Amino acid sequence: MSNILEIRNVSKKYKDFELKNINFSLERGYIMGFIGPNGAGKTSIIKLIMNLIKKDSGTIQVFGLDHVKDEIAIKEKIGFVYDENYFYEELTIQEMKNIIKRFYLHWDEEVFQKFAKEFDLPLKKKIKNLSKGMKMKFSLAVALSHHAELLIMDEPTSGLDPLVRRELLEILQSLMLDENKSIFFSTHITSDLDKIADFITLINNGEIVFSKTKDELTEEYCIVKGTKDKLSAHLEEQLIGLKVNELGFEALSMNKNKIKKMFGDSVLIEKPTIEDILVFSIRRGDQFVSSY
Ligand SMILES: Nc1ncnc2c1ncn2[C@@H]1O[C@H](COP(=O)(O)OP(=O)(O)OP(=O)(O)O)[C@@H](O)[C@H]1O
Repeated sequence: MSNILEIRNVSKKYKDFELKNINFSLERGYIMGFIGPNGAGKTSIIKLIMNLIKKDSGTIQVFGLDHVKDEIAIKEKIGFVYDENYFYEELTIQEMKNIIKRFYLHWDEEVFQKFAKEFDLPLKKKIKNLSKGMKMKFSLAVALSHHAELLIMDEPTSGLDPLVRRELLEILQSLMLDENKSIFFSTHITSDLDKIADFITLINNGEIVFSKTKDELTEEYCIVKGTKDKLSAHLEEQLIGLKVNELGFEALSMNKNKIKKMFGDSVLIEKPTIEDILVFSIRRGDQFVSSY
């Protein structure tokens, strides 16, 4: 088992925000979706990995190498898609691509042209005149054109129409046929994760809530629903993000089997979506205390 990305005890403090003791890792050959609400710290972690900002403490290893000391060697093997535009606005796609390709030893022009065609990239158009989706597609074509072993993407599907989004997910999936490749990407679109992610890492307020396989999540977690009279201190101990209204209660539990054993048919147990897990988990902090 080899970790292609390993983040250990990483902290970073801004004036009003802190990434606290971040730990997670990604094995070679897998896709990890990185989720969390706005402002949770996703882009900051991606920037830390890419050495675009400095960490205060901890270690980050990519391909087993230090992300600062071995930055050049690492970046040769990373395809990076970032949500802010880092291209020169006045250049055309063609001109920009010709600049970027010089940075990569393993640039593959044939692959770039294939994606340019697939994505309908207007090669002669200036970057400043491209739509958001078109810029994203250009970024992706670049990231996919130098035989990167690890793709790191900050919200790659945002701004893409459903057709192109599906096309991108299919491309990512087909890349994974090569067992040497891995993908780490942040997203707000949890349905993308249902389709392609092997691992899901949730961050909230600068802290990792969990980093697990998608199968672990869907096997361990469940949605529990019931009438208010079924709520007890005993049950509430097992619940996350409890919501109570006139009709009854609804919450997430991390312990499906225990809930089944303890409460049997007296409550309704349902399979959660990734979105349910995200929404209920981040509601944990302001858990509603019922008045049963
Ligand atoms: N350079 C900076 N100086 C001070 N604070 C910053 C800086 N960059 C980011 N932050 C703060 O760090 C927090 C996390 O921001 P970040 O962009 O990492 O979140 P995110 O999870 O990517 O959010 P979103 O989903 O909205 O893109 C925010 O409160 C943001 O204001």
